[in-house]
Amino acid sequence: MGFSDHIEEIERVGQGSNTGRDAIVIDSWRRCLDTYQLDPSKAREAVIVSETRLREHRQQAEDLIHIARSGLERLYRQVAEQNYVLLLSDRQGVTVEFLGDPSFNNNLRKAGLYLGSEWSEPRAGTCAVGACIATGEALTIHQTDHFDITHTPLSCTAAPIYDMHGALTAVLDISLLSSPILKTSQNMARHLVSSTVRRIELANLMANSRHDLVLRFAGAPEFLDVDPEAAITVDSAGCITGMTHGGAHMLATSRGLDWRKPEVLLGRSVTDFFDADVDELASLTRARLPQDRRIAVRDGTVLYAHAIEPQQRTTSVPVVRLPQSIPAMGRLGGGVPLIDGLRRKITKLAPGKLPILIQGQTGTGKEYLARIIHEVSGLSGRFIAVNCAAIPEQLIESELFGYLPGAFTGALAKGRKGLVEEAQGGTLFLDEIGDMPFSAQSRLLRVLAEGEVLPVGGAVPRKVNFRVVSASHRSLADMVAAGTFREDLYYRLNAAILSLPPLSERDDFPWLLDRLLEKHGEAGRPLRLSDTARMVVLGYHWPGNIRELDNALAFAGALCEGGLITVEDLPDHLSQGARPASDDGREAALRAVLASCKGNVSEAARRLGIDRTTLHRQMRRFGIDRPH
Ligand SMILES: Nc1ncnc2c1ncn2[C@@H]1O[C@H](COP(=O)(O)OP(=O)(O)OP(=O)(O)O)[C@@H](O)[C@H]1O
Repeated sequence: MGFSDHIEEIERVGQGSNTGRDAIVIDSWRRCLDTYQLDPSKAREAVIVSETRLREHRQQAEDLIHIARSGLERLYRQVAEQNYVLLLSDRQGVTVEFLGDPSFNNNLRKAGLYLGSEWSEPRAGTCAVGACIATGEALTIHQTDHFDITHTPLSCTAAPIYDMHGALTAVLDISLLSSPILKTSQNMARHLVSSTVRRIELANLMANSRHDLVLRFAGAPEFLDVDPEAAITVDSAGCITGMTHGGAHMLATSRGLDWRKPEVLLGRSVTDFFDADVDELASLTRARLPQDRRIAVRDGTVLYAHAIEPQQRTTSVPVVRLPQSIPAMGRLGGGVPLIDGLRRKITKLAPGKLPILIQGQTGTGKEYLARIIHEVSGLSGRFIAVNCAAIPEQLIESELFGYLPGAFTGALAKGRKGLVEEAQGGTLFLDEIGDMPFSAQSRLLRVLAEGEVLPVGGAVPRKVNFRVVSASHRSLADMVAAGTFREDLYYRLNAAILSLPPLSERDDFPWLLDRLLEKHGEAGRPLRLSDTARMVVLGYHWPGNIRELDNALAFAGALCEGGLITVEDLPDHLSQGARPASDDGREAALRAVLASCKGNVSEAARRLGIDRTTLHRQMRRFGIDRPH
C-alpha cells in the first residue's frame, strides 16, 4: 500500500467508513484524528526521550523491571531467533527496558525500537504500546494498522501489565522490523506475550503480598502448581487485597462486574465470589492433591485452587541488606585468589586519580566494581554513571558536557550543566564507552587532557576535576585496530585495566550465591535453595553472568513459598540447557546434598538424579570421604 492510499484510508475512516480493519485499529485511528488531532500526511520520526528523563522513568519502574527481568529474558530467548525485539514500556509509553540484537542497533533506534523511545498514541499515533495503554488489552498493530507512515514497516504485539490493585502499570511489547504480510502470523506472538505478562503479574503479586494469603487458580489441576491462570490475595478478615489481571477477570465474571473497575472488587469478602469462606480457602494448600482442591465460583464455574499461607510478620525494623554492611572491598567477592588479586590492585589504584578501564562481559559487575572503587577512593564528590549506549547520538554531547542557553532548538532556556560537571570532585563512570560516537570521543579527550569542559554553544571552558572509570564489554583494543575508537582516547582511559571474569569462571560462585540469597530474602532470613535447586543453579552456565543470577533469584524468591526455592520456582531454561558446573561448584553441591542426606549415598544420588556409581566416582574425585 502506498503513502497516499494509507492516508486516504485513514481519512475515510475519519469520515465514518469501515474499511475492514480490526475495530481496535479503527478506534485508535479515530482517537488520533479527533482527540490528538494528528495529521496522517505528516510523518513523525520516532521520539526518544533524553537520558535524564529516561533515568527518571526507569527509576520509577525499577521494582517492576527487577521482577520482570527474568520473564523478559526468557521471552526474548524464545523469540530472538525470529528477529523480534522486546520492549517494556511504562504507563506513559516510554521504553524503560529493551532487549534486541545489538548488530541491528542503528536500524532499531531509527525505527524507535529502543530504550527511551516514546510510544504513546498522542506522540506516535496508532501503535501497539499506545493502543494497549488506551484499551487495556493485548493486541497486535500490524504494518499499515499504524497511523504514522514512518511506522508502517513494523509489526508490534503488546500486552498490558497490571499492578496488584488493577491499575495498568506497564506494557510488554515484541516487535519486528519486517514481517510476513498476514496479520494472523502474529497470533502466536500475542499468546507468548500474554503468558509472559501473566507470570510477571504473578511474581509481582507474590513479591508484594508477603503478609496476606495468596490464592492461585487454574481450570485444570495439572497446571495448578506450575502455571496458574489467576491469583488473588486475601487478608486475615477474608477481604480481597490484590489480584493479577486474570484474577480480576475471574472475580468480575463471576458476579457480572466490570474488571476495568478494580474498586468494585478490592476490599470485598471472598464469600461474595466463592462458595467458600476464607478458612476453607486457606486449607487448599499443597498438602492436598491438586485434584482435591476444587472450588466453586459464584457463577457455577469449577476451578482448582492453591493457597499459600502468609509469611510470618516481621517487626518493622528497616530492612538492612547484608551486602551493604560488609566493607566495600569485602563486597567484591569471596576469598579466592582471583578476587584477592583484584582487591590488591584496587587498594593500590583507588586512592589515585588514574583513569581505570574495566573489562568484562555483560552483567559481570562492572558498574558494581566502579562504585566500590569510588567508595574506597575517598573522593567527596558524587558517583555519576553514564550509559553511553543508552543516550541517543545527537544528545550525548549536551548530556555529557552541558549546554548554554539557546544552544539548540529544544534546549532549556537556562542552559544545563553536563554530567561531567556533576561528577566534579567525584567519579564519572562511562559505561559502554565503546558506543560513544566519534565526535563525542574527541570532546571527551579534550576534557581529560586539559581538565576543562566546554559546554555546547559555549566559548569559555570551565575547570573540572574528577576521576574517570570506564567500562566496556567489547575489546577497545580491537575497536582501535578497526578504526572505530580513537587510539589517543583509548590510551588516556586505560592507564589501569581491571578485568572481571565471567560468572562461570568465578571460584567464589558459592559465596556470591549466598550473598544474593541474603539480598533477596527478608532481613536476617536469607532465601534458601532446595538441594536440587542448588545443583541446577550451580550447574547452569549463566551467560548473563551475575545480573542473570541476581534476576533469576529475585524471580524465584517472589514465586517460592516460605523462602525455600525449589526447582519449580527457578526459570525453566536453567534446568533445560544446564551445562556441567565448575569443579568447585559441583564439589560444594555434592557436599551440601550429602550433608542434608546425613551421608546416605543412595538418597543423595536419588536427589541429584544420578546413579550411585557415578556419585561414588565423583566423591572420590573430590576427595569426599565415604560416610561411615
Ligand atoms: N560482587 C557482587 N556481589 C553481589 N552482586 C553483584 C556483584 N557484582 C555485580 N553484582 C550485581 O549484578 C548485577 C549486574 O552488575 P553490573 O550492573 O555492575 O554489571 P555490568 O557488568 O556493569 O553489566 P552491563 O555490562 O550489562 O552494564 C547488579 O544487580 C549488581 O548489583
